[in-house]
Amino acid sequence: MGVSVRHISKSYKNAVALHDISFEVKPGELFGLIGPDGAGKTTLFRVLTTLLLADFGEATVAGYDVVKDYKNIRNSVGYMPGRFSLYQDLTIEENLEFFATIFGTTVEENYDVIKDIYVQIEPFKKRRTGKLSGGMKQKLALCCALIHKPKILFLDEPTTGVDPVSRKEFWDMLKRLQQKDITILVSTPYMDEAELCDRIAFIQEGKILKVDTPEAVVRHYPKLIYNIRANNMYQLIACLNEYEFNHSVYPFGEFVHYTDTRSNFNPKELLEYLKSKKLLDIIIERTEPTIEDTFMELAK
Ligand SMILES: Nc1ncnc2c1ncn2[C@@H]1O[C@H](COP(=O)(O)OP(=O)(O)OP(=O)(O)O)[C@@H](O)[C@H]1O
Repeated sequence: MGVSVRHISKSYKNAVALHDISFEVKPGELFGLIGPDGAGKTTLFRVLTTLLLADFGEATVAGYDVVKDYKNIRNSVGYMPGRFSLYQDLTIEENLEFFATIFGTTVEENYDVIKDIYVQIEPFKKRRTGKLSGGMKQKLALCCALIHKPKILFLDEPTTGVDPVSRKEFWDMLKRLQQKDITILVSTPYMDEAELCDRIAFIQEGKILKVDTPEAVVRHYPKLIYNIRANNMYQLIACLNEYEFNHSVYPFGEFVHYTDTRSNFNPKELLEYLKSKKLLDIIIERTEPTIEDTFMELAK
């Protein structure tokens, strides 16, 4: 009961949102779609949840075709859209009952699916949704997306704008849902969340750049990366960009990440170059690639 996407393309009037996208999600997987704003994540989720028709290509969700079997898909999937989906004037309890009713079920019938999450917001069940914190809204939206016991769950940027502690809790919840045999597709612009997925697809400008496990993505990084720091980081970046052998240069936390075009790169040469540019307190040290480095390399 996975997802299969074959050569899907979709354009709006002025923009190609998806360009020949193909990938598979295996049953029971926690699959991450990782990419910046405007990459096409929402458009893809809308195609897969049958809210939008693709221009070309085919896709199946839980074995159903997104065009021919759209009614079956709507009953089999849960969708938590990025922009807020709940009714702000209804209470927690009323929102949940509303979503249960439109799927022809009751909160009691499927309570086991949402219990772990719902108990965390239940003390506030009489509170209007508009008055809840971001983390609480997110938990309620997840409960509403799960209340009809879907086989596949689509979560579009569920942690955007949520504090780090709530983000961590949210990912713990997803891991527990996965154990209930729910296949999960989650999109995020946060590279650190990619590590928590079984497999990830990088998406940029409507194209899939790579699909693999987070470990393999990092293992296949083709270059040696250096952390570089100096007294003036702005000047440092400008000098590195001017350096004739630079392959990539970008800020990364308190450092700049640098890769060189040469296979026999000697950091001492770069050190001398940076000193000649009057930079002080220069540190150049090897570091291990991260998922973000891989994305930067593929997106180049
Ligand atoms: N209804 C629309 N009409 C015209 N262009 C659109 C429409 N929806 C999205 N686009 C464009 O299609 C491209 C992909 O947008 P999409 O929302 O799918 O990306 P995204 O990765 O979900 O990003 P975001 O997080 O910003 O929503 C963007 O260039 C966007 O401007």
